[in-house]
Amino acid sequence: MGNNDGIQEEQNSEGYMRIQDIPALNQSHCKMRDPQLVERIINEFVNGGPERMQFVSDFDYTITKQRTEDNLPVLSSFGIFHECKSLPPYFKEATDKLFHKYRPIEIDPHMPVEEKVQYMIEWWTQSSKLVSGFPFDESELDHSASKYKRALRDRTHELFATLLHLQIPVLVFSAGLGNSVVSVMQQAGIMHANVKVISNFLQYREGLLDGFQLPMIHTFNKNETVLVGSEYYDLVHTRDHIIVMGDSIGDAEMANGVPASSHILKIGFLFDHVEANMEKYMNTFDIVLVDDQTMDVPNALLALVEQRHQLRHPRVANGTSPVVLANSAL
Ligand SMILES: C[n+]1cn([C@@H]2O[C@H](COP(=O)(O)OP(=O)(O)O)[C@@H](O)[C@H]2O)c2nc(N)[nH]c(=O)c21
Ligand SMILES: [Mg+2]
Repeated sequence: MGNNDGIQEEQNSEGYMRIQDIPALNQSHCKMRDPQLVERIINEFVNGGPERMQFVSDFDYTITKQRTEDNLPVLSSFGIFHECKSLPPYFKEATDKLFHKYRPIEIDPHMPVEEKVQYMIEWWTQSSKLVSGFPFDESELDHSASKYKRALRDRTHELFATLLHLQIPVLVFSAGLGNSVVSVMQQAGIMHANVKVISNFLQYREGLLDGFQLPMIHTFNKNETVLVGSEYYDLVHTRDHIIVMGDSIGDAEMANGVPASSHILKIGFLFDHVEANMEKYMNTFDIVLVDDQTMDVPNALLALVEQRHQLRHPRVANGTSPVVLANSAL
């Protein structure tokens, strides 16, 4: 009987997954425009296995929380840098001035994106110039970042551990400051070997800051087109099952540049002005999570992929998976 039971269990689990059988997707704050489409994509991901998957996530307010239990503010990656005490006195005022000029353009609902791009290049270029000509000790940034590792969404460690275990490449995209992103992730213990951060990193010349390294990552080129020709692109371009996570409408575009035949599941975290934004988020993301400060939904989806994977590739005696994927390019 024991053996037959096992076969029965395997046949059931090889069957079609229903949304109603996935508790995380049945929570009242979990909204879907087209649940049947989500169901189909999940089944494709589960059947395709981890070898076909890649994970793409925004950093600020996606990996970090939008709201913490103690209501302490969560700084953005630029904000973490701006907290550093050794920045010159003119710095804060000058960056604030740029923010007040360009931020309204970035979020202007009427201006076409092509027009905005020029302004964004101007903004990031001027910001890069301000980050030039003075010494900077990155341990100061680490100190500032250490306060924000507590601000990761609940169960972020589990998410990154599963992604590592399944050898799914993870791309963390940020149009902010990469040094802050990496510092927070390292200090939180989630900067694993399968994680790549694409962002703006500080550059130095003769011991002084010299702006951001190229290519510049701004709001409207924050997508996989910037990867073309890179080692990371070679690693992921055949991985056509993609989970994308973000908190801003533009984050849904992060997988632009992947082959058109790819299947993409977009998860959006909505917190600010829920009612006013709901329609736009529902039209943009496949799953909208309203004031959800956890990684429970992506964890639930990966658990399904992992379960099926384990049935197909039972662990060998020493507990390691027999499937080894090369990820040295990460
Ligand atoms: C050049 N620049 C851009 N930003 C903002 O930083 C954001 C970083 O972009 P993101 O990483 O896509 O952002 P998100 O996760 O916070 O949505 C952009 O959307 C800009 O509004 C900036 N913010 C600050 N504080 N200082 C800057 O110099 C600066
Ligand atoms: Mg964000």
